[in-house]
Amino acid sequence: MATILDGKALSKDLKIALADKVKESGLSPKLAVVFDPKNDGSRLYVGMKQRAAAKVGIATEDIAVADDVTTEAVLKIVADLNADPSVTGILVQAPLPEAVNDQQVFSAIAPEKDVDGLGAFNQGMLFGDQPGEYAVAATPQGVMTMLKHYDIDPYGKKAVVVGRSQLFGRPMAALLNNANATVTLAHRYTPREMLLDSLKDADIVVVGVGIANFITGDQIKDGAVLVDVGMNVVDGKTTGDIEFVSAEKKASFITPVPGGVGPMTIATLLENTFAAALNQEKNQ
Ligand SMILES: Nc1nc(=O)c2c([nH]1)NC[C@@H]1CN(c3ccc(C(=O)N[C@@H](CCC(=O)O)C(=O)O)cc3)C=[N+]21
Repeated sequence: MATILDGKALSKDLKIALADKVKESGLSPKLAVVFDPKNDGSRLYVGMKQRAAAKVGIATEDIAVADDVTTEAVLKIVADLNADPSVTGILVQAPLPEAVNDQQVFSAIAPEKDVDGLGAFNQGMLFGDQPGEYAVAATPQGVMTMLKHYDIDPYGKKAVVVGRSQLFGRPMAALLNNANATVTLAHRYTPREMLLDSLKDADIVVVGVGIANFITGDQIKDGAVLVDVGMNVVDGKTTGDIEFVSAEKKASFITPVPGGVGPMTIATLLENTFAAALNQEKNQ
């Protein structure tokens, strides 16, 4: 029987501690969120972020973009937010409408306001494991915080990351690599047999591909740590990418969905937003 990695409980504690820090700082952090209101997921997560931010004393400004918005128009929005001293953090919720090049937009965010760490500068800092203060994407950073909280040290471990998105897999692999795990980064073109082979002796498995039951208990090593970044709706119920019942019997630790990585993502985004506001104050 596995220990549950309780992201919901941990995120609550983190947000309570953060609210105190925001209060003590006397700062007024403000997070601008650029999003596509026609995307159901985006609307849902933006609402969750808004409420969580308000609770810790972080103001938000939501900027909905039109269906037919162009990359140029979004770049202009970002430029204005970069120049606005009242805005201390900028989050561009992916995906924006089809015509928009999300990565180009991420990289246009001033690095000190890029609280999701998705721009080229902050990604480069992470990739190079550079010293200094910079934001790392909230989902993988939240996973690292959760591992640390449960005393799971990636040092010397074999980690398999499944999924190589900008938001999750790429930064996740970099973080685990920086934490001295030996990392395999699998993705949609990894042959099935190759993936199953990697999973067999993986100590840590982190998966985010958006396919329910993608990983099952029989595929993993006894005592593995399983982190589920997937979000799928099956028969009206939110489930992850890991078949929980079979996996939980073999794992030493496992995240539930919901209540695992999701709440950690939000708490981490808020922590990054406060850290950015502090840095901007320091560097003034
Ligand atoms: N630039 C950018 N950064 C993101 O971090 C980002 C993004 N774009 N685009 C969309 C995804 C999705 N995302 C989630 C955040 C919280 C939950 C969350 O808290 N979920 C809850 C509730 C789930 C439910 O019941 O529906 C849970 O897992 O317990 C889920 C998903 C952040 N994303």
